[in-house]
Amino acid sequence: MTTSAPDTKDLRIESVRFDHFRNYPMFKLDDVGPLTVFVGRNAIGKTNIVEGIELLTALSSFRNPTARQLVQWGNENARLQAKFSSASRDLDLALSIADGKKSYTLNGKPKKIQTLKGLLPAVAFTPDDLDLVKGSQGSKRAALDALGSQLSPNYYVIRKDYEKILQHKNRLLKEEGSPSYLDAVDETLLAVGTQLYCYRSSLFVKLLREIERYYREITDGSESIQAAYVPSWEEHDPEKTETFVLGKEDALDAMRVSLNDGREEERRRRHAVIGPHADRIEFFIEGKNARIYGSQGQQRSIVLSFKLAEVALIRDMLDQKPVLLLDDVMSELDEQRRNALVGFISGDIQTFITTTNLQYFSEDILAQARVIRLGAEDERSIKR
Ligand SMILES: Nc1ncnc2c1ncn2[C@@H]1O[C@H](COP(=O)(O)OP(=O)(O)OP(=O)(O)O)[C@@H](O)[C@H]1O
Repeated sequence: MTTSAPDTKDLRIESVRFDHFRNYPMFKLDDVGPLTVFVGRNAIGKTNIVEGIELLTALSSFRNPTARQLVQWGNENARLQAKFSSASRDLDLALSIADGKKSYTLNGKPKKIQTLKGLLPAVAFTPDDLDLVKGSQGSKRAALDALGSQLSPNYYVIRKDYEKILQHKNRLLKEEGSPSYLDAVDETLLAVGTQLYCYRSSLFVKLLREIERYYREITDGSESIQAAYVPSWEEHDPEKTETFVLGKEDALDAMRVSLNDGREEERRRRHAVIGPHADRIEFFIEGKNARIYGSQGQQRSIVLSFKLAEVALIRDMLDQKPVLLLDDVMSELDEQRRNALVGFISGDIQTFITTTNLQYFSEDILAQARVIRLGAEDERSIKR
């Protein structure tokens, strides 16, 4: 008789504690359940809680702060800590911020961030994400890279390496460095850049399959979504839905040709124009570019589908459910989209929500939630 393997992966947050983090001298939350709603007025510290939990799960912050910005003003150090547990293990993850540097420990032992990526991942959904479709290409690439970095430590390392090489190249271009040295830097950029392109474009294809599924659900099958991933070396026609997914060798060749052809232009413009930092992503509804033609509602449905797809992909690829962090997005969604999100929350994904107003939540949801009133005189949690 075979016995099923112990459930080692299904980690959940048991507790969190922040010391001297953002506006909190100390913040503590124990016995964390499946759904926690933080309610409070503007600037009370709701987003800071979401950010703190994201730093302990995704191991990054959607605000992209420096380490020093995370430390409470007037203090030198901050510490964030979480206890995670599953049926078979208990883990203690801590983030210390000192001298402008972040360092993580797991069960008291120092760990490199790449060894912790994907341990207990997170999907954060904030009002800034609502501009994803019509926002900058950079924010779309960043959203994919943040997801990829949680799914694979290699993705995380390659992206970091690429950033460093790109910065170096841009510095050389600005200072009009020697052409032979620039050529040498281009060789490294080519190797690492091709890898990043391959990781990102194949992640995009997988994510798109899930996005299509959720978009159909949200729109009751009345509309279909398409997308385009266009590498920097291809002509970008915003009216075309073509996605370029090349193997490593082909991508390497294409990028090499493009770097050679673009060398003069890069020197003239004094910054790097070829590489995955310049790849473009577009979404389409019924074949029409949603950035250009989509209504606000359609654009928001795409973003919502994107976020739900992230959750699904993490769950499938890592066999670990992510934590869902919803920062003040309920007020930004209309009823149909709010209901789609709520349907998802009622599932088995551990979720944290912030809001200024509980009226955006149905009695049903509130009945399942632990509601924490921030800044109330008797700061208490109410179990309904
Ligand atoms: N390093 C820091 N030290 C102390 N306070 C900080 C620090 N960083 C940010 N804050 C303060 O934290 C407060 C709360 O910010 P937060 O973004 O969490 O508010 P919020 O409750 O989400 O507000 P809103 O509903 O308006 O989005 C702000 O007043 C901000 O000035």
